Amino acid sequence: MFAFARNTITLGRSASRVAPNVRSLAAFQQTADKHTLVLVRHGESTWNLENKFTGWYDCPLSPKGEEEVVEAGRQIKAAGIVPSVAFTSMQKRAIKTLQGCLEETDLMWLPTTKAWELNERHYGALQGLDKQETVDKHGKDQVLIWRRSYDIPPPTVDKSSPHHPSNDPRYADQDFPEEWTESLKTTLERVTPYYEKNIVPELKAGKDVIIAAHGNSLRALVKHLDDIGEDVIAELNIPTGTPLIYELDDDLKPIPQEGAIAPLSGRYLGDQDAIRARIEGVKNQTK
Ligand SMILES: O=C(O)[C@@H](CO)OP(=O)(O)O
Repeated sequence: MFAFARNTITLGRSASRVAPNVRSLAAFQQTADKHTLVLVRHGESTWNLENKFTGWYDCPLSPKGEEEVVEAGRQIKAAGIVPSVAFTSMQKRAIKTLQGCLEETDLMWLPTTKAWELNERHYGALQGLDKQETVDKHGKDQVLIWRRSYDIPPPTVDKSSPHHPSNDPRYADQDFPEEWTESLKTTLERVTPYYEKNIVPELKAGKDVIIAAHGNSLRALVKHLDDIGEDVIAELNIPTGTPLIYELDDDLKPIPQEGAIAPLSGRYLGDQDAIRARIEGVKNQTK
């Protein structure tokens, strides 16, 4: 089943609020009602460009990343999507990405929440290392396990490391273990409860939501939304600066979208060949 046209859905929502004599029509349309969730991985960052493990390091967008986020905003606007509430991480590459999208859609005023739970996965002792040099030193297979296994985290950092969050004032209100790193599993264990507690109520209230976040925090979120298995999620890479549109039914289950790239049921906006090439590019950072 594919999504209904957007204006049909809008009619459905208002119809369900009006007269009892259109209740049967409203009941039908209620089943087609949907909630739009826009996910955007940040545009290319300077450390993506330098091919370094980034995690919670707060690097900016590269010049190409700045262009990607403007284009992402234009695509959201061209698709007729008008989010009414926004979420992002505590990291400037995602914050700037959100701002770029909101600027292009003339929605800079949108209520926005920044949450560390939407941060990139912390890459432990790999943060700051060149990805290809790490392959040369530890082997491709080991690095792939650190990058894409579900529950095997990279080596930890302790509080003596500048990469430990206890040394960053933006996390002063949080307690992190002495030895810190994250796998996709532990990333999911903070992304999913945050989504359920803070974002689901907005969707249920009828608001369309935009989230600008990161490759691995979004992998965790789509794993949850699409119920993707641990083996399959290992193969999933999310391209930079490319809006990924989920339409959710009234139970907030994804409605499969035409043109979606499996295993996702959301669809990417933009040139599909270019998007597939970008996905390959993320995969090939550690050849
Ligand atoms: O370095 C990182 O933080 C992430 C995203 O850029 O990399 P990877 O795709 O290797 O998980």
